[in-house]
Amino acid sequence: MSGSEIKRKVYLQDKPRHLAKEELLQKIKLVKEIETVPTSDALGRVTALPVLANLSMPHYHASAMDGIAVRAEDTYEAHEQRPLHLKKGEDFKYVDTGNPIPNEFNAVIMVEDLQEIDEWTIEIIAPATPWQNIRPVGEDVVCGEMILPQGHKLRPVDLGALLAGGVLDLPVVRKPKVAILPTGNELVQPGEALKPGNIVEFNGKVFASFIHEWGGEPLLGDIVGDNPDEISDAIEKAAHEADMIIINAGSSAGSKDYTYHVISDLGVVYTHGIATRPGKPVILGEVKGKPIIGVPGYPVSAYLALEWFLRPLVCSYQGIQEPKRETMRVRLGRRVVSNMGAEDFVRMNIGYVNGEFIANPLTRAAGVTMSMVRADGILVVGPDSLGLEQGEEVEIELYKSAEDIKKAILFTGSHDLSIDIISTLLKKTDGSRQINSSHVGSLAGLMAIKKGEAHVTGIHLLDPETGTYNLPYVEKYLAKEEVVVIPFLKREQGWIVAKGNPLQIKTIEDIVKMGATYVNRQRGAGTRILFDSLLKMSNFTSEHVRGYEREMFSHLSVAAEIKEKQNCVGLGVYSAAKTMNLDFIPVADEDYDIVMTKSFYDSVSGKMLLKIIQSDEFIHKVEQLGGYKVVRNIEPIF
Ligand SMILES: Nc1nc2c(c(=O)[nH]1)N[C@H]1C(S)=C(S)[C@@H](COP(=O)(O)OP(=O)(O)OC[C@H]3O[C@@H](n4cnc5c(N)ncnc54)[C@H](O)[C@@H]3O)O[C@H]1N2
Ligand code: MOO
Repeated sequence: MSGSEIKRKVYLQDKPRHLAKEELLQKIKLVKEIETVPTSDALGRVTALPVLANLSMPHYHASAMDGIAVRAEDTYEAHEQRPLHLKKGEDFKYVDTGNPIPNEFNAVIMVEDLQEIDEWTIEIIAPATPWQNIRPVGEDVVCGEMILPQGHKLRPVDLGALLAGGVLDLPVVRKPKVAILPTGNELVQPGEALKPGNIVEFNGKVFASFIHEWGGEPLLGDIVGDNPDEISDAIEKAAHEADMIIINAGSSAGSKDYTYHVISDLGVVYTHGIATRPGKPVILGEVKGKPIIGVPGYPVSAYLALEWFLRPLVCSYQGIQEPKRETMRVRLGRRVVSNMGAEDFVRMNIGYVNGEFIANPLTRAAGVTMSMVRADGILVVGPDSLGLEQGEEVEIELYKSAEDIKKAILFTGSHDLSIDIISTLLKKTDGSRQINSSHVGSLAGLMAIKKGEAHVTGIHLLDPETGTYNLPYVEKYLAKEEVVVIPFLKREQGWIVAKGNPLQIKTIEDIVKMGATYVNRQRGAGTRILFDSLLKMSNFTSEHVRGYEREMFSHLSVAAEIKEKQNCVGLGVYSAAKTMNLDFIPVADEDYDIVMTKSFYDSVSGKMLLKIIQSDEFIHKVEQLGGYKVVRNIEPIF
């Protein structure tokens, strides 16, 4: 079979996710194997049979305290008014915690309750009861008793009980082997030199790590080329070696998406396409009795699909329940739109602002891995919903602990490299606190404070009328809010251009005359407002500026775009130009200030943040970036 003979299948099913999963679990007959492993290596493994104790623990009557072993009957007369004397060797013997109790005795009196009269005599003033302070044989584990049932995932404490009960090795379920086949001509291994069009193969490592975490044994294979014969060979080999197979990418409708055809040639496809966004082009099938899951290439879709379909198989093989995540009820800070007929999985940020948990959607793009890194949880919007309104209460599955979420500082506003430095120093000061920053621009940052979605924002907004920065905007947009403005940085803005400034750009006139492509910022960004006011002062309008319509969301993404293309220019901070090894022509000095809610200003985190931005370490690190002057001895403006 060659690639050209393969027909393109351009329609996918819309099967409900739960039906697809139930069908898969029901069709596939997993053949479990058992192996014996040393108890000391068995952490995280699942018992394949009930495990019985080989020994009793303790296996002799043991003293539970330091003191003397006595016959309880000999002590009944002892009383405060009638102290009783006991003779060493005859009436008692000294014992320490854990010592065997000599046969003739049946109780232990603690050393604290004894009065030593001489080397041979002690006095007691209270009787002992039979078996007091003695750990009888089998107090912990009795020989022959079941220590653990079948299907139990072993924890550190379980290993202790097993070893105490004389179990040195035990039968566990063999870890299900999961073959991972990354496919795609464009893939290269991490670390290899990248040509345009190359994609670093990282999904495989993520899958392997998930499989490991769920108790399976990942077998991460080499990259398989986009060629049906190669894919077919790789799947056959995997079906021979592994219990389950994951094949990544090529699941959709592209000209090189062969996965569906190859699986249906080698075995059977149960599902191609589920009613979810993202994750739709999943393939579920069977080859030579082994389940095979074709997961979409986009990382977010892939990780979700793995959790929906592989994890149940791995758990079912081991005979354990699928773990469930904690959930939290939160209020939506923004509207979440959704498609009828499909479940939407929306990655969410959650913040604890002004005494309540507020959640906001992160990007919906399935190729943005950082959204999974940043997400605090995931919101599932059902197939019958057209979306959820701002302010609605919803339940979110958590990726992080509620405690961590509560302690996170939400920084929403204009991006500045100094925020990353604050982040690092904050972690160093208190490992439990962190900054969750989202770069939305200055105006959107002020709005986030107003809507109670953020604790802190960073802004640099020039008021063209007064020629001053920031305060006029705070007064206009946050007039009714209790906020504190912290004068923070003076920073240099300038033209970011290719090395050597090939178009010799110094002014807007040069940009227009040389026909350079301008890399713009999003509406509401301080840099955009600065550019627009420069534009107004020149005799040009936005129509004269090529590229004006396209928007970037940070200084660094502007610089990254210019790095790619010689004829581009953007406005941004010096440090971004320096990071990307580009040239920089200064245009203006601006004030980048911090605005925070009064309640955050008064909080422990707020005080910590203020201390950090006044520290010598912080000031030194920021000024080293170049183009910055940190304001010293801050006077907050209320
Ligand atoms: N005409 C249509 N086009 C697409 C559809 C559709 O229904 N009709 N579905 C879209 C959806 S939704 C998804 S998801 C993707 C799935 O694409 P494939 O599974 O065919 O994957 P590729 O196109 O080969 O790769 C897509 C993308 O994924 C990343 N990738 C792939 N492999 C890896 C890897 N091993 N490590 C890291 N990243 C990987 C990479 O960015 C690829 O560009 O199709 C849409 N198109
Ligand atoms: O599965 Mo695709 O992920 O909807 O982007």
